[in-house]
Amino acid sequence: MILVKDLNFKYGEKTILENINLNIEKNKFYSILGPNGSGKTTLLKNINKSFEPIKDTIFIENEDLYFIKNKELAKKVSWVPQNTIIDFDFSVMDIVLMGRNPYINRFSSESPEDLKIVEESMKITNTWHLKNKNIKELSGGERQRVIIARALAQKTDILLLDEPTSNLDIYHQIELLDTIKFIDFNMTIVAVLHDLNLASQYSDYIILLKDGKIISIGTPEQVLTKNNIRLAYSIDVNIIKDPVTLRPHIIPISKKLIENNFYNNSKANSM
Ligand SMILES: Nc1ncnc2c1ncn2[C@@H]1O[C@H](COP(=O)(O)OP(=O)(O)OP(=O)(O)O)[C@@H](O)[C@H]1O
Repeated sequence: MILVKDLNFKYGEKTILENINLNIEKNKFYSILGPNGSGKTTLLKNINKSFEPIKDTIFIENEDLYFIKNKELAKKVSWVPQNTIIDFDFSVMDIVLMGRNPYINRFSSESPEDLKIVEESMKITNTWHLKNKNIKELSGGERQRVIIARALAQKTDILLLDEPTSNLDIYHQIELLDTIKFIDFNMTIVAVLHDLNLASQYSDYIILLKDGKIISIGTPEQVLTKNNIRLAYSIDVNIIKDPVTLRPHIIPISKKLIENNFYNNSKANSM
């Protein structure tokens, strides 16, 4: 679905991505993990053509990204950026309708089919009741769902999301990831996440980045090991098997708390 061959990327003189090779399979859920600044967003932005691509490096459905026109790409790949700020007086409906732009001719307006798709996308993301509200009046979580509705209205086979759960409480994190995971089984999802346990639960595959390089890629069991996590994040963790999902569940260890005898003291205090 997405093939990346030896991708290298620099901002000015600074190398951000080095020798990235990926073969993203159709209809799977991929998470990209890695510490702050490791290049996760930059990788997604290379795939969505935010930067001028280099020939023969990134392929979307077997087509070289270099040759794909932006309007055509918008029918193949939708994109939910980090913390979208919309500073105009658009209604929620207007925002979601923008997802239909790649299909609407410059001189025509939206068709009943476009409106039907918009309604469906809003119902799936539980935003239909917000349709007449001004986008500026929404909470961070509601706005995030609207941006996802816009991406769904684009009707693409690939959905890229950059930290989609970052503004959300735990209920809405699960609700959002459930929505994405079960939207449509024919969608390939690539999401940057920070929460290792959510990534573990929802991903078919995880890509772990450190300093612009892939240090591990595979199933959650293959990637979320003590060694890989130490290598990526420089912390020690305990890993248990989640009793329900049977996926790895990561518990970070604070050496400071242990060194300062915090747990023994709190036990003593509770007696
Ligand atoms: N527009 C830019 N110009 C110059 N350097 C940039 C730019 N955007 C990002 N960088 C740098 O590129 C590196 C990778 O950034 P990127 O946003 O891809 O990391 P990330 O893994 O997504 O980080 P985070 O988890 O903090 O969101 C960082 O060192 C960052 O400072």
